[in-house]
Amino acid sequence: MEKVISLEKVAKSFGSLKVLKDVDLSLGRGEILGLLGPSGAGKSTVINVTLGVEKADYGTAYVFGKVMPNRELLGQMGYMAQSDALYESLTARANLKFFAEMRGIDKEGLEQEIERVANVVSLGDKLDQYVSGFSGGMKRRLSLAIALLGNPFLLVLDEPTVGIDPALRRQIWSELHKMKEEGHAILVTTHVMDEAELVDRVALLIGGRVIANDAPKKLEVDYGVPSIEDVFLKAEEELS
Ligand SMILES: Nc1ncnc2c1ncn2[C@@H]1O[C@H](COP(=O)(O)OP(=O)(O)OP(=O)(O)O)[C@@H](O)[C@H]1O
Repeated sequence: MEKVISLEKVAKSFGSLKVLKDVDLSLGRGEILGLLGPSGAGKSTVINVTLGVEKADYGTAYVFGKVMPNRELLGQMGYMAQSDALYESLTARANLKFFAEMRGIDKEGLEQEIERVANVVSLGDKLDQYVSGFSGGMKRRLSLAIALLGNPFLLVLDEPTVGIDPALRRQIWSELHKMKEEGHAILVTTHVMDEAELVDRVALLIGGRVIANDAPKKLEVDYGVPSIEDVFLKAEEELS
């Protein structure tokens, strides 16, 4: 399988805090990888090293075979951060336009592209409203729409469905599966354990290392438990 992301022996500390000790991780085309771990385990740090926002102390992050950080690749990635970085004083449409420009997305057809991504997150009829009046969930949806702009080959989503109601969550996951079928690569972190059942592979990040990395069903069999939530709890218990 062609690798879109490859982290090799990545270590990262903040001061004396060793967050990532030795992380190996890969993501191929047409694959959804779910990164799971307790709060503070370093999931966002894995994402930041992958995007090249943070530089690894040791080891290397490759995206599309190129060593990160690499600014040229940023346009080919759709990224949704854990906290929304939106312009509250602008409309949703103006936000989408701004970020499309930043990512170097073609101006031709941009209006249709904005409508497309807004519809995926059910914000099609809210495009001309100001973000300052949006609820938390609406802001999450707009952030996700921004990540989807230009149909990027690689999607990196940090807790994309926090504050989003179940029906829309289902719609978003169905969109992610459609993108996967089209050959996109998707890295997603989640706290929602039933979402972890929807990915192709779960990487369990505990104690600065990826301690398990396999299909959800396979992990459930290996750990002898009925759900990913139980895998998570058992893995944490075994390490404590
Ligand atoms: N830039 C930074 N400077 C100092 N400490 C940091 C920095 N970024 C992260 N950390 C610390 O590294 C640890 C891992 O943080 P990170 O955000 O990667 O975890 P996480 O698994 O994403 O957590 P959560 O699930 O709560 O979002 C935390 O203790 C955090 O305080």
